[in-house]
Amino acid sequence: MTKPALALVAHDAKKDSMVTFAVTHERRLAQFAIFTTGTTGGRILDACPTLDITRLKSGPLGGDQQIGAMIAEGRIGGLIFFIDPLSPMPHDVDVKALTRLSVLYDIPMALNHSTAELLIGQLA
Ligand SMILES: O=C(CO)COP(=O)(O)O
Repeated sequence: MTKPALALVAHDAKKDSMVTFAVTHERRLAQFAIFTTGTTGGRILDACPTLDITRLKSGPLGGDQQIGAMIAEGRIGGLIFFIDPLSPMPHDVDVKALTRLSVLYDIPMALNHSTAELLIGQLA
């Protein structure tokens, strides 16, 4: 049986928080085919090497766009994206596009840690 697909993304200031989330929910996350942006996936894999993680490009190099395209194709069932609301980003438009597509295609989306805690219990 194919596993449902879940996207995990975190901005630099939120990567420690994402690693904590992944370690805490490692058993739940093992039920998913996980797609991440490049650096986020590397950090999660360092902490949870057995998870099924496909790393796409780094966010500023198009990784958010790749995940957005997968959402548009119906290939991603949920997005957990720990956004840094305090730092300017060169790829801010990509971040906006990704969250817009998640709304457009009505996939479950968590943009901070506390919402992700609620969501993972429902998705897994
Ligand atoms: O910038 C990002 C999301 O917008 C995340 O990209 P990285 O995981 O490659 O740092």
